Amino acid sequence: MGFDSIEPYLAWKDRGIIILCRTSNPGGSDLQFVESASGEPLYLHVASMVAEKWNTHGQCGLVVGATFPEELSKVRARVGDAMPLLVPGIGAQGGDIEETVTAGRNIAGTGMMINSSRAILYASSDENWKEEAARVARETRDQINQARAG
Ligand SMILES: O=c1ccn([C@@H]2O[C@H](COP(=O)(O)O)[C@@H](O)[C@H]2O)c(=O)[nH]1
Repeated sequence: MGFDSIEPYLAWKDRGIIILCRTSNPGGSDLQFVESASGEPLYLHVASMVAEKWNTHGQCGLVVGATFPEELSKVRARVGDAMPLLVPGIGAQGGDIEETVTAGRNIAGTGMMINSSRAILYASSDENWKEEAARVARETRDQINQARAG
């Protein structure tokens, strides 16, 4: 929605905001691949604008879907190592954890909040649902850390 919609939140210097950049759903391409005035796709224009103009106090992060590792890699290259990326799309949406980590990590091997919801919440509909949710959550965490180490 533009800068005026995030500016009020930036007044809290100890808080952050996360802006949609390249969403994980296929239909996101309808908008985010549209060519911007600079000739590049809108999602990269958003990444540049946030990194260069809006992030003056290091309060901004971007949503970039795990289902698009190529774009994730381009966004990381564009915004540098310091900006956190919120990355939905592994688990139920089928994004590959290793590709996601390789594409989106920063130089320190960090810089991403990789989200998985349904794959954990609905790991089981039996009586053991709590244990299964915990098992899948740990398994997901371990797969992410294994990919970071690789
Ligand atoms: O690009 C986006 C932005 C937000 N979401 C949200 O993340 C979770 C993902 O849930 P899963 O069950 O792991 O698919 C969900 O709340 C989405 O609304 C996203 O998926 N993609």
